[in-house]
Amino acid sequence: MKTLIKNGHVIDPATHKEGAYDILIEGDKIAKVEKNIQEEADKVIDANNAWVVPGLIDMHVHLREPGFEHKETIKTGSKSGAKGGFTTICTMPNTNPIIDNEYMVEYLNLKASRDSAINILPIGSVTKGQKGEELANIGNMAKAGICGISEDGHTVMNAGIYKKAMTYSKMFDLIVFAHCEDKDLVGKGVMNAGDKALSLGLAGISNDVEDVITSRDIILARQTGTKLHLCHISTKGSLKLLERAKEDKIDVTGEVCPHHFILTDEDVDGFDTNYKMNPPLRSKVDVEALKEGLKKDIIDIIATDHAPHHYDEKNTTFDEAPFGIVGLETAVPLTITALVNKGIITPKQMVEKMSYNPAKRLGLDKGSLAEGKTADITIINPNKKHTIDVNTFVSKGKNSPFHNYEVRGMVTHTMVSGKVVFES
Ligand SMILES: NC(=O)N[C@@H](CC(=O)O)C(=O)O
Ligand SMILES: [Zn+2]
Repeated sequence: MKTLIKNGHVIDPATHKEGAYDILIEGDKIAKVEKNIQEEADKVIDANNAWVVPGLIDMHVHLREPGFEHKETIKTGSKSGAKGGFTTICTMPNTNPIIDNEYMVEYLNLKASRDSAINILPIGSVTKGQKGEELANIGNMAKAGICGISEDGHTVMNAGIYKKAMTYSKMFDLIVFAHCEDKDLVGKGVMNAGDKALSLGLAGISNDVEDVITSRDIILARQTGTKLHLCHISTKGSLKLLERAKEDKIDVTGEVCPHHFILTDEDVDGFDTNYKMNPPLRSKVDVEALKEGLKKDIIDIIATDHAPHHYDEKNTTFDEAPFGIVGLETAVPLTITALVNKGIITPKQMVEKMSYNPAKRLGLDKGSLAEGKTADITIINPNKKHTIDVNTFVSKGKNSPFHNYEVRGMVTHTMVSGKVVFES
């Protein structure tokens, strides 16, 4: 099987190619990247006016299977990923049961091989049942193929246990995905602490809730030498800590989610629980700092923290609703609209943060359009104007604050191992 992608604008940070190239795919591999390829192919894709980029990689996704299939399954979540342009996603272990042993990892891998057209890399939990008390079977999970460990949704408050987990993670060359939230400081907070929370009569989550644990985790990463990845950074303080850690040559990377670089706590509508997520939407000062961090490449990665919840669960008071919003199908248009089109990052930086850097961080032979590489490719029409409509999502989750948002940029094709898995 030969597929030819014609007339596209290739953006490939790995090979420093940026410009008009055709790509020939033979079987599951990229065979040629050249100007004006004149070769017969079984399928020709016209990528005129579109970006052709290495398949996008999302390092932070919740798929909810097993245990919460009414929110999302591997099937619906992976379809949502494909529609959003993602060819690889890392999935968080806060399912039921929790992914805390090798048998659960094997179950996920088997289910993914049956139900998913995109690559799924499971993340194991740090402690058994994410209870923060006893270490999970990290070594056995590593052998079963996890890409890292995370207590996402919680923080392991016992620094002794966490340090031990980091030591193991270093031994097995895993990444520690850190959800930084001090359990004692957060109290009953449901949105950013500030004037808006006061006016809505809602309990606040202050920046120190995040910054205290970010700083602890960086100190422990320096001690243990583990690869630390800071999930969903939302504060200026965490950004500064990340910058300083990089200057100190500590092995740390950081991700930011689109909602955290677009919305502020001023946007929170107290009657709309789609504005409730963890970490919360922060102040304008924080959002400006995050944008600056993205521009200066202090922040390496854009991830979605796709966290689907059922309508009935979200359809309650702001206090009672679960934290989380979906993101797989909106990440590309939101990033183009809010960052690229505003001149904050270049298209190349976008590809770095959504493909090349995640691949590098995960140690994957992906994130590149070099000849001979596996043909994981995303095609994006950056100019396509549209209005986000949650009813068009293939994800089971419709919980997004971006419903009715005017955006530009649409994924037209997603290809995994040479096979088109999504086409608009
Ligand atoms: N991000 C969220 O708001 N929710 C996540 C868990 C988490 O990361 O806190 C979820 O699993 O729903
Ligand atoms: Zn989290």
